[in-house]
Amino acid sequence: MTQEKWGQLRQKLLKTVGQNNYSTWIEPLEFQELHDGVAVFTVPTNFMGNYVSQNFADLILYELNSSGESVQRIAFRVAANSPARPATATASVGKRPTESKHATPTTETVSTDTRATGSAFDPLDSLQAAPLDARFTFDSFVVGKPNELAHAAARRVSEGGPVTFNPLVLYGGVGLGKTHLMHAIAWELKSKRPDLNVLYLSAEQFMYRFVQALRERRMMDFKHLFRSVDVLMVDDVQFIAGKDSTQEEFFHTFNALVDQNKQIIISADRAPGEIKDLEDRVKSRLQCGLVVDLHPTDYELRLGILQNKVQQHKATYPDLKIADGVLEFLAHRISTNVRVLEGALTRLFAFASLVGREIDMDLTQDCLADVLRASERKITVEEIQRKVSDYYNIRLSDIIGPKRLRSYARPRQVAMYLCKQLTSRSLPEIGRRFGGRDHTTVMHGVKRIEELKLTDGQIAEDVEMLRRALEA
Ligand SMILES: Nc1ncnc2c1ncn2[C@@H]1O[C@H](COP(=O)(O)OP(=O)(O)OP(=O)(O)O)[C@@H](O)[C@H]1O
Repeated sequence: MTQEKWGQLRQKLLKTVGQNNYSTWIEPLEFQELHDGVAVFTVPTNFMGNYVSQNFADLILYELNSSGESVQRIAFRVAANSPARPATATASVGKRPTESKHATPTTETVSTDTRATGSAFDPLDSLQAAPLDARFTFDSFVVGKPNELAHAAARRVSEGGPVTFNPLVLYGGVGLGKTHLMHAIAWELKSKRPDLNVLYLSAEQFMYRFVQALRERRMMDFKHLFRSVDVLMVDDVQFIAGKDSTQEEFFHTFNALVDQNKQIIISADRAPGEIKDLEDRVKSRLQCGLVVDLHPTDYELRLGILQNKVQQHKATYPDLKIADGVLEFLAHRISTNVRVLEGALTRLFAFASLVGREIDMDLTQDCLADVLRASERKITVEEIQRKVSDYYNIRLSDIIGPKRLRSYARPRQVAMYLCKQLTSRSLPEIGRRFGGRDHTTVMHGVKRIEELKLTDGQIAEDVEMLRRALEA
């Protein structure tokens, strides 16, 4: 393979893995040679070799073969001018994180130092778990009303006792802590039940391994390996929707493990029944156990998370000073997701340390102007009406118009309820925008939906889905 061809393949990889992953993990790979079916790349550090083997090796292999090269394996060597010794990379989940005072993000990988020439890391030789993030433990997970059930279920499963609900499905919107909880379960199980073979991986990694096994005609190995785990954790299962063969294999793996009474833990960005293009049989299997929702954060939870992060940061930087009201302001203003909230805080810490100042309101407004502007987006009554009519597949004019048929009246009430919840409009104002209705009609509609949310699961689900879509 020529360097030019590798250059083209990298562009393909960029599209699949996204800019961030590309710049961090793919761009620094230097193609060295392709010899006897082994493609050799040099990497700046051993850590990087480990990480790329675990997370992207299957994908790279797939792209190489799809482009007409015949590659069985990929090997990573640390570049000769690097301070590290040459090594091929292999990786597995490490030990439980020791309490580090440094809040540096780390993923634990263990590298073997097999001096390298042609020997390569082969993801099918053993069960390679994705690395666990040392920060994602139960200790660092802040519990509030929106996530208390998910947290309790995760805690129960992490005890490693008899399997009571199988699978446990954690679902919720972006950045609400699903991955955090999955890693926390894995860490806890590893410490409490080291005898158990715990495998955590993303649905994407499951697919790449499956594709690789197919290509190498090693399906028996694949099946054997996946069926030998005691606890299988698959993150972001929605990824396999629409990928028929992967779903089928996932389905069989799932059944085999459940038959053996092995625990399965799944996460998804929405309820299993709502995942488009996921086969019905997979949906119904996922719904067999305990399905719990991580709700969008509320003000108290956001504040708790911020306070927790500040406390952690202060352990390393005791001089950090934050003026009263800053955390409250952030918790109030940044309600999109926890990742954005954390990012804002990290930026503040960095900025404050660079300029050597206390973090006060002025500094916060200066430093986070773009984040604050982005989260300023206000939801309008019109937007709600449009989303609701799309969702229920009715015309916008029927939401606003006079028709009293149940098929229009209920969506209309849902829309009124959402307007009350998500905008600052008063009841008379909302009434006016719903075809000049009286404020008592709006009040009745809002009350009716509040009642139905408690008794009718479908309505509760509809409202939740709509709210998420509007807040996204
Ligand atoms: N309750 C919480 N307490 C502490 N940190 C939290 C909490 N919820 C989320 N976080 C933090 O927010 C960030 C995003 O969380 P995580 O990656 O688990 O989200 P996710 O639900 O898996 O999102 P995605 O669907 O995008 O994968 C992480 O850094 C995580 O530690």
